[in-house]
Amino acid sequence: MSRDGWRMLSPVAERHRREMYALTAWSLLGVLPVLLSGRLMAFALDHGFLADSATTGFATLGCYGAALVVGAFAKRCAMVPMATVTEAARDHLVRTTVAAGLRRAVDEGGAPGVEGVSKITSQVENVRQILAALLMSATSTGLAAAAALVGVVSLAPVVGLLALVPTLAAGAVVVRLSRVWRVRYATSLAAEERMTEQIGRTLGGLRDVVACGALERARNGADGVVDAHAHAVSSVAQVSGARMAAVALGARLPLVALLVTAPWLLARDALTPGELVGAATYLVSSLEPALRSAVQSVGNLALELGTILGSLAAHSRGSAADLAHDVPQPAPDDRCFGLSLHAATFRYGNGGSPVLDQVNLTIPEGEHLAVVGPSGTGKSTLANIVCGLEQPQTGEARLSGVPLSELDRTWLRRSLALVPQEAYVFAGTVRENLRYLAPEADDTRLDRAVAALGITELIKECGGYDGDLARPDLLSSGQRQLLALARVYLSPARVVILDEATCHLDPAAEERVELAFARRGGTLVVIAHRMSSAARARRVLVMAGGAVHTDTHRELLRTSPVYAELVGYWQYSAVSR
Ligand SMILES: Nc1ncnc2c1ncn2[C@@H]1O[C@H](COP(=O)(O)OP(=O)(O)OP(=O)(O)O)[C@@H](O)[C@H]1O
Repeated sequence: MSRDGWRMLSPVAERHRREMYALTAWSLLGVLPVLLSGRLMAFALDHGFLADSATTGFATLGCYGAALVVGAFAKRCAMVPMATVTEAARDHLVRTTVAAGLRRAVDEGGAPGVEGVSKITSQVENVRQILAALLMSATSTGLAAAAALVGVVSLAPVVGLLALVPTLAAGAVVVRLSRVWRVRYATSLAAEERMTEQIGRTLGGLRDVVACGALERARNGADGVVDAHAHAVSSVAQVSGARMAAVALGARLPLVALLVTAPWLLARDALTPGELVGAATYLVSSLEPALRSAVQSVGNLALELGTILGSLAAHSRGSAADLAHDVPQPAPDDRCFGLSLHAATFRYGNGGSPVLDQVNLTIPEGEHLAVVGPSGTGKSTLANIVCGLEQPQTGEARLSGVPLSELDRTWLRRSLALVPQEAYVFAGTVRENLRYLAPEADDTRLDRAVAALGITELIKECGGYDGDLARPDLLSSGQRQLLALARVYLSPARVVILDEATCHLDPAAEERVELAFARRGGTLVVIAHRMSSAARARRVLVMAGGAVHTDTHRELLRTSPVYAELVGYWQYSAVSR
């Protein structure tokens, strides 16, 4: 069993030591018939039936019958501690893994993930059943094999030697092959997961795949993972076959050796006929089945148990507490979602002049900031840097005081949304498109978002929430922008950056959208397409020549020639239109 698996179960074994001892004791008594079988058989023959004393023979067989009854009783008694241990293991695993899942849900601020929890509890249920079967068969087969070997050695040491050598050799080969098997089995599981994931993803996006004419590419991708899985499974089968061959040889060779040497041993009185039959009884009826069972059922059960426990251990390890340890998260009292740049310098390529030059900037939570500047001054670059899509060469961007590069990517993507100019609407229903970032949103929430953004008519035109957007390219650029904006409006993002995301909307629709986002709560940064966006914002950031200057619209008109010029040009062009 893997170290992770053992770590999951060891607290149970320690807490239930008494039951473990009781289980071992009853199991030892349970193999009493195996230990006695060959000896009693030898005695019944040598001193009973072959010595003209049928009474002694039958009496000895009677003793064997009594040993069978005792063994059966002991096996029944072993069930009680075994059940106690497995039930305790089940409770312990459920408590550990479900608590980890709930803790993670609480820390990540999401739902407890009922599906995940039920999947885990069903895995735990599997562990309970496998553990019960494993405890029973491991004790019975392991002890039975040992009892058979002890019996044969004590009955006829020379036969014991004949049995021991091939058995130990086969055991060593099986152990070696089992290691290879475990590695290949883990590889095949990983290949299976990759295959399921890839094919699931392809099927999920089938309409997009067809729409983009990417069927051939998708098929090639699927073929690759299926082939890899088939190869992995067949390599597991090869090792399984080799292992079974080793077991068969290890189990049969002692008997072959006994039969080959029997005439010679009998002739030299090294073995009596009764001892020959007794030794054969040990080898045929106990050792061989025990070895087969040890490899086939115990080996497979242990492997299965180890795999499931490894997955449960990974789940528990991935709890929020551990994540918080590995990936810096903002301290709870610092979760203000404030953005900041600290002496950030960024340039494209090596020799170019910097787009941002030693920029310091603070965008507190709840800010409504418009970013303006002449074309090509770096507004989109700034947006990419505060989102973590680009990293400054010197200095850094932070969210809630933590450098973006150190934050958990999933958490960052959920908390911060960048809406680009080119809106993406995928083939699917309107509801699927709107709920993409908020799968839990019900129709009431959708209604509220649609009303806030003023897109009720658009949704009706698309056939309502169930309307099928089979050809998103037939929507206008503005309609696509509105749907993409509604999707982000519904998302859990606390910081929204609109990078000219309303450039295809008319001024009235743009105003409605910006005001809706400003009222939505959280931080709003608008890379302004029109200067009217700046006039609406609480603060305006002017970019020019790699530097930034932030103030209110009114103050900037007075103090910033660049801003005054931009506004003047905009007013002039608006009048002349
Ligand atoms: N991927 C890139 N590789 C090289 N240079 C780039 C890249 N992206 C942008 N630039 C350059 O960086 C500068 C800033 O570009 P950016 O797109 O950030 O400006 P902008 O202010 O958003 O422009 P606009 O208002 O026209 O959208 C420009 O000179 C641009 O040519």
